[in-house]
Amino acid sequence: MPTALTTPTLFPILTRDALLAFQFSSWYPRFSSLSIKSTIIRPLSQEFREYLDSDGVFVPEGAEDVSVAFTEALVDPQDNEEDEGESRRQFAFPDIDAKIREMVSQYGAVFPKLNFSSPRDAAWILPASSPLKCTSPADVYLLLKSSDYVQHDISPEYVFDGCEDQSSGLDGYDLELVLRKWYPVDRSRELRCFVRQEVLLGISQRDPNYYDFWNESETQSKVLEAVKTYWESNIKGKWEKTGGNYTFDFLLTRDLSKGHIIDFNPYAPRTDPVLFTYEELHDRLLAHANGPQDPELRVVDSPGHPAAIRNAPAHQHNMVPLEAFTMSSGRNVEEFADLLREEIQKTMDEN
Ligand SMILES: Nc1ncnc2c1ncn2[C@@H]1O[C@H](COP(=O)(O)OP(=O)(O)OP(=O)(O)O)[C@@H](O)[C@H]1O
Repeated sequence: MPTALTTPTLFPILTRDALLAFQFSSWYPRFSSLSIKSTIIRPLSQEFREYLDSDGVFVPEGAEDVSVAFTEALVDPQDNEEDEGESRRQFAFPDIDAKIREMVSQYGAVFPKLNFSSPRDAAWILPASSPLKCTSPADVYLLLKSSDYVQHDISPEYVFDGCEDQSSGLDGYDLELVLRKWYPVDRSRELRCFVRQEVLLGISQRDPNYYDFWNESETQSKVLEAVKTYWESNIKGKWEKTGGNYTFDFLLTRDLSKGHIIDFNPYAPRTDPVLFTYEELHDRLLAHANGPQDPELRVVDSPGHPAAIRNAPAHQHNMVPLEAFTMSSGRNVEEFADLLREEIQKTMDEN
């Protein structure tokens, strides 16, 4: 008997299995030739999880060879012991240190992330010219420890948030550390693309800043065509586990004719719809039912676009590190971050 056609809901149902399909280790083997070279360390031990979960920003023993950019921001373990009046639990991960060193020597530098998230909220720790570029185990550990986003990947409340069945805690979930080859990514060429029921609905500029080139109609048609063609030949039909519901992040080549996959994320509220709202994407899906439509490309179309304005403080934030490091001497990361926030606030007040 044919099933009755029902109007799709705003979001597809997210099962635990569907969510796990977006872990790096689940999708990368299938798409590795289309994405950035990466190595996965998995499963990480319970001790590593406890290290990430522990208070304070510090590196495990044996991983102290910190790159210059971090030196000033490091917590002195002695200071902290005195402050807290008790000794901190010691951790050591020699095998992980060795793997990080091996990948740094193979790739030149690494970009770290866990199953789903990168520590991009901690990018301010490193010079803005090379965000999240790690050249030592200590760089990797300090970024992971300084990031709230990474904490989401170890939190039982967050990992399966929004899934149909949240009763089984973190069962069936193994923590992983991903080391990707670091590239000087040009953020202006990054896109986030939204696919629902295997229909490419929308393509959004990912960086919220205004760029002239995005507002040329020739560029827009070229990019629309390039993304559609790429998606149809390389991605479409390969997400059956999620019912064809997903988003993909795409980095265009310099000539805007092709690109590389950066990441996949669930088509779910936890994934930032960037310049769309999920309601707008849903309307496009409903319209598609009346006849195929081309995806819509959205870009920041003026310097006064709300996305560009919203981004301004964060952007200023990203520009401070080098001067800020000179004033960080003798402070731990939290004190340093507080100081930095005060400086940013002052700059914003002055402007
Ligand atoms: N290998 C890399 N080298 C340098 N920069 C990178 C690399 N991979 C990603 N980036 C930059 O970091 C940003 C975040 O990367 P990614 O999407 O993997 O992290 P995420 O935490 O999953 O982000 P989101 O939650 O928005 O999906 C990218 O938009 C890109 O600018």
